[in-house]
Amino acid sequence: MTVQLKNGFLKQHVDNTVFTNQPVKLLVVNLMPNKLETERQFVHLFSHLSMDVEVTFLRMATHHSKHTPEAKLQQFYAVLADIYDRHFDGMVVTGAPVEELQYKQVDYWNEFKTLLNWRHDHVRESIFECWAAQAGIYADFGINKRIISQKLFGVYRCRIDQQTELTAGFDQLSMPQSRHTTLGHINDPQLDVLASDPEAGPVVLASKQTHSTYLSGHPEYETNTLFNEFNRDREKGLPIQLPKNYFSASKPTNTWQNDSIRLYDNWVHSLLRVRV
Ligand SMILES: CC(=O)SCCNC(=O)CCNC(=O)[C@H](O)C(C)(C)COP(=O)(O)OP(=O)(O)OC[C@H]1O[C@@H](n2cnc3c(N)ncnc32)[C@H](O)[C@@H]1OP(=O)(O)O
Ligand SMILES: N[C@@H](CCO)C(=O)O
Repeated sequence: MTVQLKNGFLKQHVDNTVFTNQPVKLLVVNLMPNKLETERQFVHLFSHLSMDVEVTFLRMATHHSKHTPEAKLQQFYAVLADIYDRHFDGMVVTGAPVEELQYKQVDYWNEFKTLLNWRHDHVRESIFECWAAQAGIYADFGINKRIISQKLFGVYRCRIDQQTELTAGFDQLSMPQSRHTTLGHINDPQLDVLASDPEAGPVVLASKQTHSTYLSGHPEYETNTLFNEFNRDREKGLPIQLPKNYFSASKPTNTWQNDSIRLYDNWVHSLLRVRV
């Protein structure tokens, strides 16, 4: 369906057609350094959903980017102060390459916690991905992440642990993972593990109390994203192994896109139920 961008670097390239019916209003908090690529991935994913979507992109005001000129960020992105009095059907918070830092070392950590408090009165449902999922679980439940000896890197096909509105239609669920940290066993009655994998751990978690879903991976990743990250890390001399369950006939193969579309489609439909 249609994706209308209210801002973001991509807005200048995407025709903003008029909607046929009321769109789902999403706030996408882009923590990734490769902001344009990340925008493109989410817009591509949202364009496959069965609902019209209106997207507002947000950045962290307290983070000063090394790789993106501040003037461009100010021109194309909103900060929390700009949208503080607005309301959204959903909020998506992207991953960030900072999982090996302690939360207090992340320069926007206090602003991140402010955002989480703000969401309770301004957002119906939220999705947190990768680092943001671990950070959200830590802020919401006090459950900390732990560093793993080798980067969890590849496509993991998870079992469904709980059938809910979000996991409807899934027998298993594939999701790209790219992280140096993980969550251990979850034992909080307010936090449900909906899908998991023996190696990746909890992959889809949800809480009715926080109106939030926490995804340990990156459903939005394009076919070549993991391969690009592999080549980047190898060129930087970082310890990295080829992504698991990712190549077919020596080519990157996208086995997760349909699952990602179904997962996010289930989520946006749940926003409408909450809206009425
Ligand atoms: C097994 C163990 O005990 S861990 C041992 C090895 N691991 C570590 O030492 C962890 C600490 N280091 C790291 O994680 C990484 O070096 C980082 C993330 C700190 C820096 O990453 P680098 O690849 O050097 O690149 P760089 O410094 O340009 O940061 C890349 C992006 O990471 C994010 N980032 C980096 N540092 C921070 C920070 N302190 N706060 C918030 N975001 C940050 C930003 O998005 C940044 O890009 P941007 O400024 O354009 O938005
Ligand atoms: N893990 C990603 C960052 C966001 O998870 C990377 O290696 O760039």
